[in-house]
Amino acid sequence: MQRTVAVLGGGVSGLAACYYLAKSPQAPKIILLEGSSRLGGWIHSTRTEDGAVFEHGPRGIRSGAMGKNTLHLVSDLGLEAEVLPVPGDHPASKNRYLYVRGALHKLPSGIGDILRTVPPFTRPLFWGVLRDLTARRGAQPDETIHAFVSRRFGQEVADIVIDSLCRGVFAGDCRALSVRSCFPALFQAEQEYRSAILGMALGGEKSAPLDSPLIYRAYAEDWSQWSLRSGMETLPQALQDFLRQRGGEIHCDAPVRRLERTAGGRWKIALEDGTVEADHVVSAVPARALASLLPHWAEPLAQELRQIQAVSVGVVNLQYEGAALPVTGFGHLVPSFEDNSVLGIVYDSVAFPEQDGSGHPLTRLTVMLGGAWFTQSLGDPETVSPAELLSRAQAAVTAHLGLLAKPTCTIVKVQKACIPQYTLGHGKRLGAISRYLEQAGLPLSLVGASYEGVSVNDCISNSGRVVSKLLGEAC
Ligand SMILES: Cc1cc2nc3c(=O)[nH]c(=O)nc-3n(C[C@H](O)[C@H](O)[C@H](O)COP(=O)(O)OP(=O)(O)OC[C@H]3O[C@@H](n4cnc5c(N)ncnc54)[C@H](O)[C@@H]3O)c2cc1C
Ligand SMILES: C=Cc1c2[nH]c(c1C)Cc1[nH]c(c(CCC(=O)O)c1C)Cc1[nH]c(c(C)c1CCC(=O)O)Cc1[nH]c(c(C)c1C=C)C2
Repeated sequence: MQRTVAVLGGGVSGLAACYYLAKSPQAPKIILLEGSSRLGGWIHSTRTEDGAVFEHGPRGIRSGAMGKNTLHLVSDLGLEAEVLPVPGDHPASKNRYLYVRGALHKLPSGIGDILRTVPPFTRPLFWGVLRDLTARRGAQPDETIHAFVSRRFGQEVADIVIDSLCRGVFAGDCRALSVRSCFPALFQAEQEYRSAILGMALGGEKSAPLDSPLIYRAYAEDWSQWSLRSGMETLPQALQDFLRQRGGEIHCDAPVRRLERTAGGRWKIALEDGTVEADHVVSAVPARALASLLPHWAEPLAQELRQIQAVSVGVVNLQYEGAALPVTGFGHLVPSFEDNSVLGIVYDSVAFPEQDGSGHPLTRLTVMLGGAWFTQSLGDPETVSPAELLSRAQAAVTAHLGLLAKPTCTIVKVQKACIPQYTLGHGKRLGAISRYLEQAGLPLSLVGASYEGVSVNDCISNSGRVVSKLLGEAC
């Protein structure tokens, strides 16, 4: 009899798991259970009547070796014509800024910027490079990102560059996040080559085979990132269409309430209005959500899952008449010592002007607020007023970019618990989780941003890896 796999959660991880299951020659029966009324999870785009696109989650997917899987999937779904690339020589690829001590500073890029003292730094970054090349290998099994970078490159690099970078990827605090889990390539580079710079240069990302015209183009044009013309949400929509065509069952508004085992060793999945049985469950819901679904006898597993927490981000989309930014680039980040409530501002119109809509010049910006500092700087994410977030965002745009005009369109979202935090000990937690699953022989696989990478690329490639393992072993 055909086996049944239930996938819990219809964000990009759950949808990608369904895609890989459906592609397999031994495809099982697939049931996707999504708690909300729409698929895509944090991938969420608004398309206005005049053609502008506003992203409330990811807006660009990184190209390069890690992104190869995603481009492959995009080609397979027939979305090539939708891709909006950002080539390597584009200002949005070359220019990123920091807002420090009341001014914007371009992040150093060429060798000249490293040899000279460039603000906001008090001495040439070359000293940091020299320190990394000569420092001893660390002996700790894990370390915070801040401690690792201070030790290898000096405190100024950690306080300004790395503090900002962690806010711009994890919306998190580099003094709490684990280097081993957040930047495994950096951690490995030190272990293998003693120097993080040498290791990244010599070990680096392996160049991927150019096995589709889209991947070939991405390499030839040196894309830094790409988006989709009508917004990133086109991707989950195409995955949903693909799954339907392959006969997968999709249930929205179907929050899973409880997981139990039947006497025959199957899963009994309790929904609000009934139950579903499956031979295997792929969980693509956040770790804490899964913890609340598990049977009482799986408490040791639930305890580990509960420790993987996530932070909230206020995402404020703003549109202005005219094109009046003082600098051109991807956007700017704000280190926590400058203003912990504003994480950074993305200049969406620079990277993707095609999404501005209407014929006349416009500027679209996204201000990101809060993250690990949400409660202390903005209050409870459950009760914070959208008007307060809008006012903070507009004040930041005026102070940082000098825009005084009133925005012509605004959208405010409070994205609650949206980015998981891989804090110190995350790797140990993952070890305990996989040992439990193995020893208990549970037909349960875990995918999603809670575990091994928060980017869309990571989510898709981890779903592919987990599904291959599952089909190879069990289904
Ligand atoms: C503001 C923001 C900006 C980002 N920017 C980028 C970027 O530029 N580039 C990039 O690569 N990544 C970016 N990311 C990260 C990336 O978008 C996410 O990590 C990724 O989309 C997570 O996907 P997921 O499927 O693992 O989880 P989710 O999207 O959280 O999906 C989980 C799904 O499970 C459902 N669910 C929860 N509980 C239940 C239940 N009990 N029963 C059934 N369903 C349930 C939820 O409704 C949800 O649909 C960004 C994220 C955010 C929030
Ligand atoms: C200001 C807050 C945020 C901005 N983007 C995100 C937050 C929290 C979320 C985010 N951004 C990226 C990823 C994926 C990581 C990946 O490995 O692909 C996520 C989850 C991409 C990214 N954004 C910045 C960097 C350095 C990266 C890593 C990949 C890359 O090098 O492109 C910097 C950055 N993010 C934001 C701004 C304003 C900014 C820099 C100017 C917004």
